Amino acid sequence: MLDIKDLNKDFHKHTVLQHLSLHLEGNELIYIHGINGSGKSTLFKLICDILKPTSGTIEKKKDLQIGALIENPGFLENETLAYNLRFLASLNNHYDQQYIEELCQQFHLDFHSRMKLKNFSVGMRQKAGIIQAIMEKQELILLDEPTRGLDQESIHIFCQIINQLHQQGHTIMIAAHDYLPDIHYTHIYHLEGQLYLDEMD
Ligand SMILES: Nc1ncnc2c1ncn2[C@@H]1O[C@H](COP(=O)(O)OP(=O)(O)OP(=O)(O)O)[C@@H](O)[C@H]1O
Repeated sequence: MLDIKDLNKDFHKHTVLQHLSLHLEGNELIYIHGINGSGKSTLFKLICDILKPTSGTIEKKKDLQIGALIENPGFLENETLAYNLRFLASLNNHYDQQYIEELCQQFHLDFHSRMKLKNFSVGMRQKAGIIQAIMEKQELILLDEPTRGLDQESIHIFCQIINQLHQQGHTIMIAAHDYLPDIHYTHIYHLEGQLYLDEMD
């Protein structure tokens, strides 16, 4: 599904990723741990083609659908949640209102609310960001610090949704400082220039 070989990324003279390789077959649930500035967002942006590698290759399965939450997702601030989600999903012709309403319900977000996105709280905005990353049932889902701003109950719901998506065959990569023990990870990596695989029990 994804094959990253000898990836290097420099910003001017600052090297962030060095000789990074990663091979995904599909249906992995991966945790990437890295300190601030280790390059978690940079790696995800490279996978999504938002950034170009300095050298190395990223090969993806043909027509791979990728859903991503990276840093602050861009929304149409003067529009409602429903408008934003419909707009984003319609870009790929993947609008499934029933599934989106289900996700909103699970996260206690009112899909039909007339509130504009600019008035959402940090946690509400984060939930909207998670929903837009998974609502098209994308094969590969990249989530950068997904639980930022979420309360304990919402984190619990998030873990359930992720485990369920994994059971359904999706491949998910979560980059975060905090390890979430309720998520049934298949692989744990530390990011320090390269990805170092952690031995799991
Ligand atoms: N567009 C850019 N131009 C210059 N430097 C950049 C750029 N984007 C990222 N960097 C640098 O690359 C390094 C990695 O940044 P990145 O945002 O990928 O880290 P991160 O692991 O996601 O950090 P955090 O945990 O704080 O979110 C940082 O030193 C950052 O300053």
